[in-house]
Amino acid sequence: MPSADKQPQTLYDKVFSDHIVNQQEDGTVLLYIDRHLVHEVTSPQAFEGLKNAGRKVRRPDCTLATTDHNVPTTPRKNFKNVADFVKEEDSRLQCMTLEDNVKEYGLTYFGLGSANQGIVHIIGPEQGFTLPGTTVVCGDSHTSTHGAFGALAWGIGTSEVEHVLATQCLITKKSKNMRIQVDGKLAPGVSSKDIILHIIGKIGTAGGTGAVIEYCGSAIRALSMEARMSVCNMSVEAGARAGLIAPDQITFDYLKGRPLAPQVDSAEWKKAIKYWSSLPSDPEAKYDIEVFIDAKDISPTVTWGTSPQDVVPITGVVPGPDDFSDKAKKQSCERALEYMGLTAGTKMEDIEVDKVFLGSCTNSRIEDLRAAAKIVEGKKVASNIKRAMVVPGSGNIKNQAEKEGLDKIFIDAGFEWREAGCSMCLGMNPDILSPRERCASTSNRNFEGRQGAKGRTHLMSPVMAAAAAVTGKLTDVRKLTDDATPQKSSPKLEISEHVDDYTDEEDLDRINDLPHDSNGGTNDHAPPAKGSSGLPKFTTWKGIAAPLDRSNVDTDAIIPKQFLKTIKRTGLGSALFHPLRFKEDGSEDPDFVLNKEPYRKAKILVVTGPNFGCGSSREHAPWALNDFGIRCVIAPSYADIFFNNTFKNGMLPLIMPDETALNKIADEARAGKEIEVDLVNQVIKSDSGDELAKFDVEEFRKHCLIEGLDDIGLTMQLDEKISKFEDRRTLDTPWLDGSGYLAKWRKTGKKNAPGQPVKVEAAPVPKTNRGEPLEDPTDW
Ligand SMILES: CC(C)[C@H](C(=O)O)[C@@H](O)C(=O)O
Ligand code: SF4
Repeated sequence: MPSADKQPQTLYDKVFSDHIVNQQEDGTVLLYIDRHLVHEVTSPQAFEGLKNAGRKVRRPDCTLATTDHNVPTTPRKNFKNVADFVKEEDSRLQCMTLEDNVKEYGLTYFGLGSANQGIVHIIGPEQGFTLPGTTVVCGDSHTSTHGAFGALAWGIGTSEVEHVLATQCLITKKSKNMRIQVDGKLAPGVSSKDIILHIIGKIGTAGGTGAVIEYCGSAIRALSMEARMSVCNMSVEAGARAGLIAPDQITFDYLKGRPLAPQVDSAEWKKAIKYWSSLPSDPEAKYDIEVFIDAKDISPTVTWGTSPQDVVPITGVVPGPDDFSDKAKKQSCERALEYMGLTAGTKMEDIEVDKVFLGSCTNSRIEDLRAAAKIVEGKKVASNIKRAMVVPGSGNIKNQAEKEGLDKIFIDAGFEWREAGCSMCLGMNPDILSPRERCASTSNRNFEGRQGAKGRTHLMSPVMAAAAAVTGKLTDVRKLTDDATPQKSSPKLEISEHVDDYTDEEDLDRINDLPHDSNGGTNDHAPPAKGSSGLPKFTTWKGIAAPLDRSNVDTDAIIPKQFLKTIKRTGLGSALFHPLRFKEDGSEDPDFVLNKEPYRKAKILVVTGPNFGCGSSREHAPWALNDFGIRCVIAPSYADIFFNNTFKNGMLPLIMPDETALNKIADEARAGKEIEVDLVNQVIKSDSGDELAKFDVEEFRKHCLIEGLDDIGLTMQLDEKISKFEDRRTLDTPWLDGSGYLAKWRKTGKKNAPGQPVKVEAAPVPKTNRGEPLEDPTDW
């Protein structure tokens, strides 16, 4: 899809503009989504919404589901079904709900019985579902991982999951272009995880807010695909909407032979390579923000605090409040030191750990396991380590590692060798830290309570975690080996041909009977909605405002993992800010604002620190606020996904960058007075009617809030345009249609057909989905 725009373009500009279905004057865009990944935690409420509205999944062939967050990582030799295997009731319900939904809507699904199951961000690339130049979304913040392929990939909330299921599109706006160039050669012992931790340490967790980051430079180009995925994965920890890397020969070689990528050397493959090769940024392209990093400045890097930006080289010491000039940062440092049980000035290498976790969507790929095994080989886990676990990212990775004997190396050393899943990265299953346990972890988040209530996480690379396991403390891996550079992936991972047998003949017949069109895998398009409905209108909102003097409040703090197991949107108010509101014994913390009068009845939250709602894409965060009674948050800035999710629930996240105005509002809140937010006139007033501040809000979002519009209904009114876009897509990038296993079944009429890409011939004359010739194929 060559762009008509002659201006030099970035990779992001190209992928974005190639997916525009419709554009409004204010820049609001309807963007087509090529790939939708689904997991059990963020989808139940989306499917429920779909069902309630009588809508269908528009593109089952572009949707891939798996179960990963809740699943046990214990042996699956005797696995028969989820109902018997998943012991925790609420986890079981979530997994079974996903299975019911994939059956109901005929989606491709990798369940616990399949070697193809794994962490959603591992399996997309592994299967060749993630391809260069595509738009990829998932109800999960680490969707940024897929950007390693030159795909525009970002995390969305549950309302947007429903929107994509129903329309295969999203309403969005263009972000800023940010370039991070890393030049030079990485020193031995330094890996891609160190690159990204170093970057986040430099730009901060809000450094990429409002931007899409393109990583480039010779150090990035030299990375394998696995290593590039680790970098892009943590773009969200840098606050960015997405992170991407231009596709090149390394990308193409990785994709060769993947089941859902075009077949190598076919006409489609050649066409795809031509398109993919056109994607790298034009040499003259302009970026809004540029950052340069010299690879030689990067050491093995570890976190000391409770934010991914709290990093130091392993050779450094724990910082103290005096190392920061800013008052808020001094306070955060004090709090982090207390939480982490650390004293300023302690050498990082003197910190003993209790547990080691080698896994997560950042670092559980075959290359990570190979590199860690090299460090561990012939050694034993130190006697002070209570538990060291390896959790491969997918069944295929586990099988491959076993073929190479890596499991034996880990087991002989004293590691547990587990089945695939998210596991101790967030502990939605039984793999958690006990209070005050310290963990060397290859995951991506070190928030308070992330791996278990009061647990302490230090983030690091796989080789560094392996080194910590064998010495019992944080250790500079370079002391254990001269060569801790990750190997380039070889041999290539073998992918299982197993397709989950979740449908019985009747289901298959029902799915096969669904009308589908020339796009080779599309459900009957639901008729455009007559009107849109659903959300309570937001015009003015008045009430008690609770002040919260904190920065970087993450969504794990707003609503922690144990409450994500619900399949409903309601009932979360009592768990809002759980870790802050309740003490370890379950009693209320009298010092927390929402436990004080009059704030128990707060309807507005006034946050004085920046970057509210960072971290996960869980829409449970706005649901919990809403359920508590808070429909408006006022803060200097927000993390992107939280900001978006809040609007989707008829709530107003109001940006107040002016410190003086914000303090004026916070003072009213501290005095326990009511304030009024008037969205129509864009003004905040005191209880006595005085104007406290004016505020800005995007026109389209304001319109939707005031009218209480459900934007799925709005998008469905553009059905004709979406269909035209799809027809065009079939012509230009035919490899994106019908590449699901399900479509293969439709073609062959067989169950359990091996997962081969399905070739859908492009129609010679462009036609609409209804078979009418396109009058002007360029008019869309
Ligand atoms: C459960 C999901 C919404 C969440 C995310 O979006 O990141 C999870 O994967 C996490 O890492 O916290
Ligand atoms: S960050 Fe952790 S919990 Fe989230 S998707 Fe990745 S592995 Fe799973």
